[in-house]
Amino acid sequence: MLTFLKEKISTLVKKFSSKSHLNSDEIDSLLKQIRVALLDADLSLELTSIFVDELRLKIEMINKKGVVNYGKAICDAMQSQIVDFLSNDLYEEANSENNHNTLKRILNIKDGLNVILFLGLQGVGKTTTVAKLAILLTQKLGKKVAITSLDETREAAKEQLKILANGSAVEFLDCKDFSSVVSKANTCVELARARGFDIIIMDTAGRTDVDATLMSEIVEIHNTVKPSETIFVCDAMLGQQAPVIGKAFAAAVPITGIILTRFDGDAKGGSMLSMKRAVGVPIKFITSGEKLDAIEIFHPLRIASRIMGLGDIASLIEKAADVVDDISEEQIVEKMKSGKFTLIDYVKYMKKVGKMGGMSFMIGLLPGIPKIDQKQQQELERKIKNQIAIISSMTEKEKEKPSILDGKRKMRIANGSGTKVQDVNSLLREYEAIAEVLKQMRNMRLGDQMKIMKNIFKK
Ligand SMILES: Nc1nc2c(ncn2[C@@H]2O[C@H](COP(=O)(O)OP(=O)(O)OP(=O)(O)O)[C@@H](O)[C@H]2O)c(=O)[nH]1
Repeated sequence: MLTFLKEKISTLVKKFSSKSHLNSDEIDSLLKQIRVALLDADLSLELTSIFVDELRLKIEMINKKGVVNYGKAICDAMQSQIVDFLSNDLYEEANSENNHNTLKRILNIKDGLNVILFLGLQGVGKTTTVAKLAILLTQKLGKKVAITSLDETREAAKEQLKILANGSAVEFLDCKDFSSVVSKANTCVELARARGFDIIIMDTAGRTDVDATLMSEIVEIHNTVKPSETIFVCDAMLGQQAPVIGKAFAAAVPITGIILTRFDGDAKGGSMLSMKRAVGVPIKFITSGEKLDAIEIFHPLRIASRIMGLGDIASLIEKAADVVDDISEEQIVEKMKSGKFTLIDYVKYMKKVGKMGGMSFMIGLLPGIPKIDQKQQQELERKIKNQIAIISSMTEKEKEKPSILDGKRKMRIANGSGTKVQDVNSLLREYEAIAEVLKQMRNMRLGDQMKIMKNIFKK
């Protein structure tokens, strides 16, 4: 989803940040081009003007203060303006703590029963997202989570939730109360409390449009269950409609957060940029696919980095930790940072790449990598398959200590994997380059890690 914005914004900022100073005509020209890019990305005229005016103030401040590295200051101003549009205080620490604490904090999880109410229009991915979030909370926080449906108009919605919960640690609560939706909501909460659940996520009926019946039902449910979190689920593909619908829901009930779905689609980014300013609450999660693990915390700084073409190493490391199931998140981050990321870890990581949404998704997280076409992606995937075959043909000792690989061993490995000695050498070169970077990244701040990765992938 970020491709459109990334292509426009990163090119523009790169062009202007190479200057040693911008005079007022050049500032006007930069801002004019940013305005066009934002409007093209489906940001409303009003929000585009606010964005550009605030950015102008930031750039004028840089000119007034005078800075040593002017280009970097312009780049930082743009990044900070994007973050300002996406973020609030909630996220200030989100880049420096682990997902466990961030999750608890952004969903305001307390002891006792936490009630999370989901709202949104029909077909935006609400029901699937209820299940995704519930599974995430059981896996990451170890909480006892129940889900339930308050959609009395569609029996299928209940069945859908039941099926989604099946096979996970999440329980579908079937609350037998047929008097009214509001009474049923209350019965569900009481049942969840009596059964000792930590969290109940309640799905409400979606409608094709914001109508009075929908709103009054939601207001009544909200007043009855008094949720600790009221989440508005919105489809990123709705473009300029997204903030309009969000505002309508926020006028009826106090929304506390937004989940943006279909982040994997080709929406241009305007919906994402608008939500915080239009609805008054931040995006807390994004979903990027139909699979139940396709949900992640929305990190404004990381997203801004991706738009600026700086990549998102932190998300990449977290993804790697998520998919390498026999190594914990802490262990893999430690291995990467200490440079002890061996060929064994590398192959485990590569074998799971498919789970991460494929190579193109991974590459989107990496800094300085231009978008690749389908042919290049297939070529890359073929290369990774070869690399996995090569590593699988090594002995455990060779995987632990690749420096012992002499010509004879390399020939044996090439024959065993159906590749050539050049392929073995090329894998070792790449592995050594990555291991070196990871060693250098030790104790570095995220921004510096990104710079290093950027240089490596430029080579
Ligand atoms: N590509 C993609 N598809 C998604 C995503 N989230 C949900 N979907 C799909 O969107 C379709 C609709 O999802 P639902 O969860 O049924 O939507 P809903 O808002 O609950 O719809 P109603 O129950 O009709 O109100 C399903 O096919 C989902 O698998 C996403 O992030 N990306």
